[in-house]
Amino acid sequence: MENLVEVNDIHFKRGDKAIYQGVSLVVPRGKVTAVMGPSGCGKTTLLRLIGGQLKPQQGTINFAGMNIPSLGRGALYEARKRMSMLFQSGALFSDMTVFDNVAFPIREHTNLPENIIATIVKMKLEAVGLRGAGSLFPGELSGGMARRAALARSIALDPELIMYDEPFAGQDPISMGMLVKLIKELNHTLGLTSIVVSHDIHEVMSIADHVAIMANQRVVAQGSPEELKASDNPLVQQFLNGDADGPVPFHYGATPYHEDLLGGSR
Ligand SMILES: Nc1ncnc2c1ncn2[C@@H]1O[C@H](COP(=O)(O)OP(=O)(O)OP(=O)(O)O)[C@@H](O)[C@H]1O
Repeated sequence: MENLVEVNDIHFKRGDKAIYQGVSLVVPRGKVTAVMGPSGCGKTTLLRLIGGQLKPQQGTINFAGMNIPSLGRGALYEARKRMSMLFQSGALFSDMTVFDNVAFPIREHTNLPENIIATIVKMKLEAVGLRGAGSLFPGELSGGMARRAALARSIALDPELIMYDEPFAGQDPISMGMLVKLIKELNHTLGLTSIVVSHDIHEVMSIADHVAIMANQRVVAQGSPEELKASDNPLVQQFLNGDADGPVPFHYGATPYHEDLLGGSR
């Protein structure tokens, strides 16, 4: 199968508020897919739907031939072992060394002997350039190193899919450049499929093979970075060029201003 994930016509509400009204997108296998869009459009929600932490009211989410929303608990648990999610806050356990942080999921989910675990941990740390930092505690790491250590932990069990939520947020340009390169390299050397949610348009466009742009409760465009740059969709252009004015309004939906001011309600 060409796509590892296929999201088809998802409708999702929180209370009365429609977050998605027909979201569809594909995540090609072996590639880096970027998901971008204005703040609050539902990018993190998408990752949680794919991971099965949230359930849509309508639509299908196909992951490796399984429809995630219809899986029972046991099957979902098995499917989740094949995915990994790296949140911005992807906190390391502060009372454990970097080595033990990376070993943690392996010890939890397998019965492998310690010498094999040590080999796997060293390989994962080597992959993120931190093999020399195994004995350090998270408090002794820079922000960029901590994120790389969290990345090593998230690939400890060799997932097929890795989902990054804002992996570059709060990083200085050097560390950001390193993470960008690392995400791309890991995807190719480990044969992963990656989804990267990010506001850092230039960074993410530089490593993405496939890009989906969300707005107005939908995916408004998807394709290669070149295809999107050439798109004549004004929403796509507003977003890629960072224009304040365009089809995405600056104001969050509200009652008319004069009514609000004169009406006296809060
Ligand atoms: N736990 C929650 N309960 C109710 N509404 C929520 C909850 N979490 C998120 N939302 C709403 O769902 C919408 C999508 O949120 P989400 O975090 O997915 O957006 P996002 O695109 O990732 O935003 P950002 O880029 O700012 O991180 C927002 O309108 C948000 O207010």
